[in-house]
Amino acid sequence: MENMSFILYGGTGDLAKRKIYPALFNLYIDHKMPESFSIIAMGRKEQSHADFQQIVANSLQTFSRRKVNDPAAVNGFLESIRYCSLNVNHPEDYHKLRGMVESREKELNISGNRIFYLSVAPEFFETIASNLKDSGLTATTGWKRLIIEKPFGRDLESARHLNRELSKVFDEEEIYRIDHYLGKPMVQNLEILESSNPILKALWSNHHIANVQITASETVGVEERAGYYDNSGAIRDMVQNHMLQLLMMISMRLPRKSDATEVRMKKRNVMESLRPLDKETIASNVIRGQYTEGEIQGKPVPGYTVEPGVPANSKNDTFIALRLWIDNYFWSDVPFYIRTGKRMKEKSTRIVIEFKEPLKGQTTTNDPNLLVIEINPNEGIFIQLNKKDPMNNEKLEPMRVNCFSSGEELPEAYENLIFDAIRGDSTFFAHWDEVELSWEYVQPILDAFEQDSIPLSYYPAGSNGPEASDKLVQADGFKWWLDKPDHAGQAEQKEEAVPAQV
Ligand SMILES: NC(=O)C1=CN([C@@H]2O[C@H](COP(=O)(O)OP(=O)(O)OC[C@H]3O[C@@H](n4cnc5c(N)ncnc54)[C@H](OP(=O)(O)O)[C@@H]3O)[C@@H](O)[C@H]2O)C=CC1
Ligand SMILES: O=C1O[C@H](COP(=O)(O)O)[C@@H](O)[C@H](O)[C@H]1O
Repeated sequence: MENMSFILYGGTGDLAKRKIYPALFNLYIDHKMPESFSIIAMGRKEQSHADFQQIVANSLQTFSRRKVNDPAAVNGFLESIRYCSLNVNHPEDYHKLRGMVESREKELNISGNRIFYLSVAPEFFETIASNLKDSGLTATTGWKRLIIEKPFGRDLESARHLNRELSKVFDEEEIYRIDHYLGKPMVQNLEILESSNPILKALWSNHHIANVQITASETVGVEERAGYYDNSGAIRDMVQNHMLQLLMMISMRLPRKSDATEVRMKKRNVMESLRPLDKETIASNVIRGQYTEGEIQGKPVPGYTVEPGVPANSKNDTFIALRLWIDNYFWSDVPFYIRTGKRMKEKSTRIVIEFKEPLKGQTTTNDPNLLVIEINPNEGIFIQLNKKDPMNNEKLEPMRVNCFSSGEELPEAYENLIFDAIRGDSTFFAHWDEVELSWEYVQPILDAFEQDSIPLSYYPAGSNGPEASDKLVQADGFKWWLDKPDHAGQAEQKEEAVPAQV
């Protein structure tokens, strides 16, 4: 792996402390960092390198996946970090930064390879990119890469504008747009699951699949993020990016080669085949929900509009259910359902693939075969089959074959993604084509919400979302799988240890 400088805007922020430093540290102790590397972190206030290294040490203690019990490893990692006070709006600060970057590169024999990581509010993205160019920081002798956090725009137009601005400084192949769902180990496994298992590969099309359900439910509410969330809603926060990425990953045709070019082309094909929504079809395919007061794990919680910072008359969506159609040869007539929401019954990200009855019109089983891919917080798969009920041979009963991993030793999404960016592998980052097509798809929904032209359905906190979401699926003769509290008898459900924001 080539040596490099890792230059972090927003180095004093929440994401850096909770995710980025722990990820870099875990890569370091797993020997997945380059031989020689320099980390330069930025924030506005003046502070010494030593004081800042102590802040990073604390963040590792709290958030590292691996135990932080080897002082030599911790010190070795901290020694690579320098702090630079910088205001992103002050061009002269970039010259100071450049001096520090170059002096560390000289000291550590780094040949000008630079990753610029923008972990700051999105309104700074353009300013930083243009200042990077003007200060000469991007005119380096090595390679340069830009890692950029979500959100990438707030609608189609702003996303296009942002992309145009970034393209003045970085080529598309230098831009690594983070979607942390693409870093989750089970999501990175989806392609292999199909390609390396003939029993699944043979069934992977509309001949055998009745419907596909993608759920990302959370028990947390809006937390302290009302300012952001009330202007975004679940549609921008989850659907435009994470949910559509999961849809692409599960439905793309197998690439000939598993590399960034091929995978991204297959994903783009999915988005190009998505049946667009318009004013007429939105009402029958999109459910917009908002939580009211209820109970989460036995504790009463307030409704959305009385959460701190949320306007009492907010009509913001904290839940979305969506029926989508992929109009291509393989998936025509298979409904894909997406569902995501806050303050739901369980924390769970999963994909359920429901198979068709073996003989059309002849019901031979009580329950259909299911392939369930658990992404978070449990990671694994189970297959639901049917067998005879030993107490009553006339009857069939479902049986589940499980395979779950312990999770503890699996790398975090941010570890996978940062490792890939350092290696220059952009397979699991969102290409501009995907981002643009995703915005194109959701734009009519954003417009409908703006015009308040579709109803807002309420659901009590701690439920599985509004009734309208059940009806959406029932209208096609299906139901949401695994909504009952007893479904997970097979796999112990872990509670959310830390309120997850990422
Ligand atoms: N936190 C999370 O879980 C997630 C965050 N993100 C995205 O990551 C990015 C960062 O989020 P998060 O860490 O939560 O934000 P925080 O508000 O915690 O941190 C913001 C960072 O930006 C810096 N900053 C603010 N203004 C300036 C300025 N004028 N000049 C230089 N630095 C400045 C702050 O430094 P200082 O105040 O020290 O100057 C701080 O380091 C955002 O784009 C967010 O959307 C995405 C997914 C999840
Ligand atoms: O990006 C986001 O994702 C989290 C959910 O992530 P997960 O990894 O815990 O499933 C969500 O809470 C947050 O609102 C959103 O910004």
